[in-house]
This record gives sequence, C-alpha cells and structure tokens, in this order.
Amino acid sequence: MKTLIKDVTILTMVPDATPFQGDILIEGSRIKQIGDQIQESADEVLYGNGMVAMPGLINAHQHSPMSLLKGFSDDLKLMEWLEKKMLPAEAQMTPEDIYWGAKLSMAEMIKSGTTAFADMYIHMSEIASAVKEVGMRASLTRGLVFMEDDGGKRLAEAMDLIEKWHGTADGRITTMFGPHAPYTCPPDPLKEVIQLAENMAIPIHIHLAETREEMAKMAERYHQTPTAYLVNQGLFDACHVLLAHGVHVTQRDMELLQGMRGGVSHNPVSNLKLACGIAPVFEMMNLGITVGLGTDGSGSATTLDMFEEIKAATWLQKLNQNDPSVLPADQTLRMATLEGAKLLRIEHQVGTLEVGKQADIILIDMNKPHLQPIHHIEALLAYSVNGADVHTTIVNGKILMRNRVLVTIDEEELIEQVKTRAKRIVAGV
Ligand SMILES: N[C@@H](CCSC[C@H]1O[C@@H](n2cnc3c(=O)[nH]cnc32)[C@H](O)[C@@H]1O)C(=O)O
Ligand SMILES: [Zn+2]
Repeated sequence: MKTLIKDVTILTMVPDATPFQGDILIEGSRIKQIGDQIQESADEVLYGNGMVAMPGLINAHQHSPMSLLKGFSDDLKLMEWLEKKMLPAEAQMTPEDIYWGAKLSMAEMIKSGTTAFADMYIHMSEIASAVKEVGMRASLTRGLVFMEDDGGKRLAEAMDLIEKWHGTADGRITTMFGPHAPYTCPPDPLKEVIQLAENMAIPIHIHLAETREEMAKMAERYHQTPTAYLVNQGLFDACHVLLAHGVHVTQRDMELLQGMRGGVSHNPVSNLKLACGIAPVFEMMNLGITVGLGTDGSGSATTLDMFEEIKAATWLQKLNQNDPSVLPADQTLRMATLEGAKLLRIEHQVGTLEVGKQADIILIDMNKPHLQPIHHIEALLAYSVNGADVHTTIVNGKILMRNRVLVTIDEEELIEQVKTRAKRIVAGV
C-alpha cells in the first residue's frame, strides 16, 4: 500500500530544519521518500492544497478511560477529586466501560492530531484491544497502588499486560511498569517493581511531585522530597523513567534527575486547572532533562487537545521566567513531538518526518481566517491552531482520519455507547 501526499508544506521537526514545500511518499507503514515532485503511482493521493504536514503529536501522559468522567467533577483539589470522585467512579467501571472510554479518548485524540499516547490505567488488556483495533500507537501501563495487600493481583496484571502486548499490533503497542506515585508506593513494593523493570528492560511510568500536599506527605513519612525518595529507591539507576508532572521539584531534585534516561511529561492544563503549580520546565530543560507534553486524564484536564497543552506550556514558562523569548514556538512544538517520542522510547520510530521512520503524520488545514496569512508556520501552529484544524491523521502509514471523518471508529455508535455508560457509572458514586 502506497500513499502519496502531494504539494504540502512539510515541517519535519528535525532540529534546525526549515519548512519547505514538497511531497511525501508512504510505503507500508514507513516514510519512503520526502522530496519535490515525487513521480510515483500510489494507491491513494492526498493533495496538500495549503496544508501543513507535521509529525503526529505525542501525548506523554494519559488515563484514557477517564474521558468517560470528563466534566463530572471539576473545580476541586486534587486529593479530594481523586479520593472522593475518581476512585469511586473507577470502582463502577466494567472492563467494557474501559474499552469504550479508551475508544472515546482515541476518537478525540485522532481528531485533534495526536497519533501516540502513554496511558496508565486499569483493565489494560481492554485498552490494548481498543488500540490494536483503532490503529493508534500507545505505551500502556497498568497503574499500581500498594496501599493495601491485594495478594499480588495488580502486579500480576501488569506482568500479564507486558507479556501479552509488548511489541504487538505491528509494533504500535509497547508497555511500561506503572507504580502510580511516591505517595501510593511504599519502599518494598516499589523496589520490587524497579527490580522487575531493570531485569526485563521495561521502562517505568510514574506520577511525581504533582501537589504541595504530596510534598508535605512525603516530608512527614520519609523526610524527603518525592524526587529524592525515588532516587533513593534506585529508580533512575535501573531503567528509562517517564515522570508525570514534576511540578514541585527543587533545584537539588533537578540536579538529581540530571542525566536520567527518559524524562518528564509536563501537563500544564491539568496543573493549571487543579491549581497544582507551575513545573520548572525551563530549568529542567537547561539541565538537559527531556520534557514532553501530556494532557493527563480528561477527568482533570477535560480536554485531550494537545494544541492547548502547547499553548499553555509556552505561556506558563514565559510568564514564570518573565521573558517572552522562553520556549519559542518551534521548541514547544518539539516538546509535543520528538521530545514526547523520547519519553515513550520510540524516537527511533516516530517524532520527526524522516525517510525510514514510521509514517505518523498529520495534515493541518491552514485555509482558514485564523490561520492566514502565514508569516511563520511554527508560530501559527503553536499559538493559533487548535485540534479541530487537523484535517487528516495517519498512523503507521494508515489513514485514521480523512477530511475530519474517522476511518476506524464508528462515531455515532461510540457516542451512543459512552452516553449510557457514563450515566450508569456516575449514578453509582
Ligand atoms: N487505582 C488503580 C490503579 C491506578 S491506575 C491510574 C490512576 O491514576 C489516577 N489519576 C488520574 N489523574 C491523576 C493525577 O493527576 N494524579 C494522580 N493520580 C491520577 C486515576 O484515577 C487512576 O486511579 C487501582 O486501584 O488499581
Ligand atoms: Zn495522571
């Protein structure tokens, strides 16, 4: 199967590359050729017509089934929101609900230009089945809380996910271990997971230093910051780590993180909405720590539009540093693409448009008043585009949305399913 994208403005996101007009040839799942006037017959030709082609966005921290809970419980503090609303609602969710919730998130992600995501939740085989069917790329994690003895049930589910799904769906699905957070993972079980991750060469995805309450809790329990606690359990020596949030990290914490494999998913909309604080993204980047972008679950962020995260990320750092030159447009776009790919450990496959890489490409329709005239493409993409401007979404060479119509998801059926399921779930809370 060959697809030819003709006459588009190509933003490869390769560092220092400038946008240019040209064609992209996709063969199978990969980018075969990028150039000018490619003369090759293809099964499908997409005409650029004023569009921009760029790498699909990568959402580095998500809880996909929580889209069933979007708008259910807002304007609360994180711990209250989590303990009084989210966890009781999660207890009502059946495996089938998880499947449909994940699909709902994927529909929203594909329609707003996201092609890959990192997900931490429960009933992960349901999510894996949905990812396989829908055609997205995902790094899947069974979230592990160790606050009560569950006889090893959660960990067994995590192992099962990794053994059954890692590297499957034509390589679109990878997995991580997911100790949930420093405050839900005491030293012994955490060390056990770290050991497993090291032995199996599987990365770890974990929440870190999201709230002031977490800082206080960890100081009281262990007389340490959450970051120092993880360092002292040997986490960063063992494996690649995807840290979600990293809002409350001290200068000393950042120095401890310097040189880590992996990095931080910055989730600015969720952090703003829950009034968690502003992550020191600029400082972390200056220390060479990889920082990508995520939405967190829709239960908190209430949106999965990564273009909103791009805007929030750059605005927050400009304000925080009192300097509008901080996080310029191209750097922030890179956080949502190549840096995110590094966090998911898939940068050899995606994150830039390069010959030989997997074809995860989005086309953005610039023929709109709010996107004209075009002086600097990157500025418009970072500051003006929103998810609804995405025209076409391609993952692994396959078109998942064509002219805003989903190809692998029946949108009508999806909406019917989630309406009834969501109603039943919250009735039990
Ligand atoms: N609670 C599950 C395991 C955790 S899955 C991932 C968890 O992260 C929770 N979560 C979602 N957003 C956040 C956040 O911003 N901070 C901390 N946890 C969150 C979410 O509700 C879900 O319970 C169990 O009992 O087995
Ligand atoms: Zn989260």
